[in-house]
Amino acid sequence: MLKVEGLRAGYGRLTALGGIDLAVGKGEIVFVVGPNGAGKSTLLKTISGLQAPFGGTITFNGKSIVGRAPEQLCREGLVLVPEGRSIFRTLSVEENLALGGMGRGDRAGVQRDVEGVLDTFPVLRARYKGIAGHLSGGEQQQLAIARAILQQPSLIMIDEPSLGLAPLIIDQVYESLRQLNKESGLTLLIVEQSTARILDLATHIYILRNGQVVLNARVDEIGSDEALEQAYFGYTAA
Ligand SMILES: Nc1ncnc2c1ncn2[C@@H]1O[C@H](COP(=O)(O)OP(=O)(O)OP(=O)(O)O)[C@@H](O)[C@H]1O
Repeated sequence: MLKVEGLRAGYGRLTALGGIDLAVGKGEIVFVVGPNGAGKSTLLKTISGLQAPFGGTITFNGKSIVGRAPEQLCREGLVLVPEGRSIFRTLSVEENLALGGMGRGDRAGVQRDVEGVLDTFPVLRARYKGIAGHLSGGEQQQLAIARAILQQPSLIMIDEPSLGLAPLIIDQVYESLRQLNKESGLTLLIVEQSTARILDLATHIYILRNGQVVLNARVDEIGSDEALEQAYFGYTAA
């Protein structure tokens, strides 16, 4: 579905991605994990058209998408939930969700999908008329994902969904993502700093370090949290 080959990107003279190969198949849940500054956000920003690459190719459903505007990619089903959640804090949950469905002609379809995301994220139903800025961090993260779902993505990219959340809340967010994948066949590309809790959800994991892929493996090839941690920190067991 999504294929990235030899992707190089950065800022001025700084190379943040030094030639990345990555593939996401339909229905997969792919995680890209790596420490601060590894290039994870740059990767998502470049794929989603927010930033021009230095070189390499990006294809989505077989077509090159380099140079496409983010809103165009969004219409084609490739949607980014950026780091920091980017919800409209002064608007209500209802209004934030309505903005997610804006641009779609089918009002009945939007209403049906709003009901769908409220089923997936019950906490948003409880806070539907409330101001988004008053939600907790976990609730805001769920709202950001719900709003993205209303844009009818076939592939959704999420930058650090667990950032700043308590472990129990991370479990809830991950469970919702699992449900969306299972029930709607939504394909997911998720970026995280930590490897904690991802083995249960992921189908494929990439580890990024200093702008390079240092591990590219299916979850069944990795096996355990310990093996994943060893690969992440770059050492092998004695
Ligand atoms: N706007 C920018 N201008 C200049 N350099 C940047 C900019 N954004 C990121 N960088 C640099 O690019 C490199 C990769 O950053 P990036 O944000 O992609 O990493 P990351 O893995 O997402 O880290 P984090 O988890 O901190 O977001 C780092 O060296 C960072 O300092």
